[in-house]
Amino acid sequence: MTGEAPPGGANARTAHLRTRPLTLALPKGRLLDEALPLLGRAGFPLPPLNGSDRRLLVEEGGWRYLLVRPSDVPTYVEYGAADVGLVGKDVLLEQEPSVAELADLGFGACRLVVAVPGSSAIQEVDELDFHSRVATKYPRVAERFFQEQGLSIELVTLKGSIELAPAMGLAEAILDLTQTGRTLEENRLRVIAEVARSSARLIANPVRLRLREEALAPWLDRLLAAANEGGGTP
Ligand SMILES: Nc1ncnc2c1ncn2[C@@H]1O[C@H](COP(=O)(O)OP(=O)(O)OP(=O)(O)O)[C@@H](O)[C@H]1O
Ligand SMILES: O=P(O)(O)OC[C@H]1O[C@H](OP(=O)(O)OP(=O)(O)O)[C@H](O)[C@@H]1O
Repeated sequence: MTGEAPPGGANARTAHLRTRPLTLALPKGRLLDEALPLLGRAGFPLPPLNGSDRRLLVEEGGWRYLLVRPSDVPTYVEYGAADVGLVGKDVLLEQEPSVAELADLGFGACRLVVAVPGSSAIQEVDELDFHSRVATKYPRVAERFFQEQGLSIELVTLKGSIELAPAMGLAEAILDLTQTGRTLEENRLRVIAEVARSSARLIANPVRLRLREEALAPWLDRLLAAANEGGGTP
């Protein structure tokens, strides 16, 4: 080892990153339905894509689109496998990834709430019993929230259908997303606290943002302008 920089130095090592197609990680599922029209309005070159498409990587007009699970979007962006990504704020609150959150895109609005059975006498979270179990897909958000309330609660982590847990005696309360309130209502649950509000966010890998600023900036500007026209708040 001489301690010398490799031939070409850092510029040569990052050259391929500057020339490869820009890469956007998109969440499969419900956010995609609103993300695609927004990208279209912003002038992104989009191949025909729909929910039944099985391709996970599509390339068009200098952009690569990765179609990944919503909860995996931050991972792709954090590791630089994607330069930018679209993801719900709920996922960012849960994972706290090392990414730059650039803007609120204004769609996918929903709330993270604590709910109990409608028949329960509980009106406030601090009335939850010391031994209560709370079912959630967001254990880190829940842990922080109940800690802030000074409550020591047992968390039961589930992957979905959270609203079923109280009826089956698995938990006394839930912490989950609600949008229209229909799932809560149809499972006879009542909100006792709002934990956070969520909507779709534009995130970026901070290093990629710097390295590829010239190429990325005009696209991101157009995306934010289109989100604003659609009611988003960057
Ligand atoms: N009922 C809803 N109304 C509006 N937005 C929602 C609703 N449910 C979820 N979202 C938002 O959409 C995002 C994706 O939700 P979706 O149900 O498509 O995937 P998921 O099953 O949560 O993803 P994963 O497979 O990664 O667990 C959520 O992270 C949230 O930001
Ligand atoms: O207030 P609403 O409009 O009824 O929406 C809320 C529901 O939407 C999400 O579930 P999803 O449909 O993603 O299914 P999941 O239970 O498998 O996560 C969320 O977890 C709630 O269950």
